[in-house]
Amino acid sequence: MNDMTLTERAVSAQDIKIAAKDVQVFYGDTHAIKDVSVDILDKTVTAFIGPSGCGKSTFLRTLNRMNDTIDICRVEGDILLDGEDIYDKKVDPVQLRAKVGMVFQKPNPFPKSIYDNVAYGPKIHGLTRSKAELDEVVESSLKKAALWNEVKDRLHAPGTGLSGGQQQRLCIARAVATSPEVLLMDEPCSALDPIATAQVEELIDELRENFSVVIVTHSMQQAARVSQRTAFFHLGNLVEFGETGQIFTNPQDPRTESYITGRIG
Ligand SMILES: Nc1ncnc2c1ncn2[C@@H]1O[C@H](COP(=O)(O)OP(=O)(O)OP(=O)(O)O)[C@@H](O)[C@H]1O
Repeated sequence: MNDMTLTERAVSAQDIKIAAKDVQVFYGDTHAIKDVSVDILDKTVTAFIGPSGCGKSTFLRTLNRMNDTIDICRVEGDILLDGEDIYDKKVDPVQLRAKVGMVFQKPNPFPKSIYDNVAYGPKIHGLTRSKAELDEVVESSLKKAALWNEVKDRLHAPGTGLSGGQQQRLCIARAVATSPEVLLMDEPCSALDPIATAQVEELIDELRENFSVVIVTHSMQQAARVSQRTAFFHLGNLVEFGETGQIFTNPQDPRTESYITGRIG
């Protein structure tokens, strides 16, 4: 073993943001996620791919306890954020979701102004002490979401009046406003046209400088463009997980190969 390998190992061990171990998810009697273990690295985009119904969204939702909102859903196993069990009774799911933010498939701005959409999270979590500070958070979040220039002159107009792509970037601004450490994105571009998709993809690449990003996508091209690591799910199992380039060019499992070559899914 050479020194380089040791250094690389030390760095990657240190950079694990979320460690999921032996995770099972059930909806009543349906076993939707079967014994999945993955490490989500910090400042990295991780893509979850796989055929429809394989459990990508279900697994994504375990990472910030969004599944808690589904009565029949039961999660087993360990999910550690910076080494802390997010399912521990002490953990407040609302606080957790400020740290592990989420952007959904369909842009879902609140029926409020552009400003209030972004200010909402910092306000309820008491993250700012004055109006001036809140203004700064709103501006910097809209800048991070690459939306500021388009909306700076109409911050008090309704968020729902923006185009679909702008609304999705507003939802990203809303998610980043609470300074999350992880951003979960569930098919964030599926309702967007190619131009808005390209903008959001560029944004994901920029967000990686500050956050760990996990994205569920049906588009293998998108996974290849935006992610550094890819997990392939099939029938509730994690079949293969590794460097995106390797998964797409040299998959180790025949099921991964069939999926990426279009034979299943
Ligand atoms: N709220 C729910 N209640 C009951 N079963 C559910 C629920 N949500 C998902 N499931 C089931 O869990 C399994 C995994 O679904 P999930 O939506 O996680 O898959 P997916 O890979 O994200 O699919 P898609 O790509 O179509 O969005 C499926 O069998 C689905 O029917």
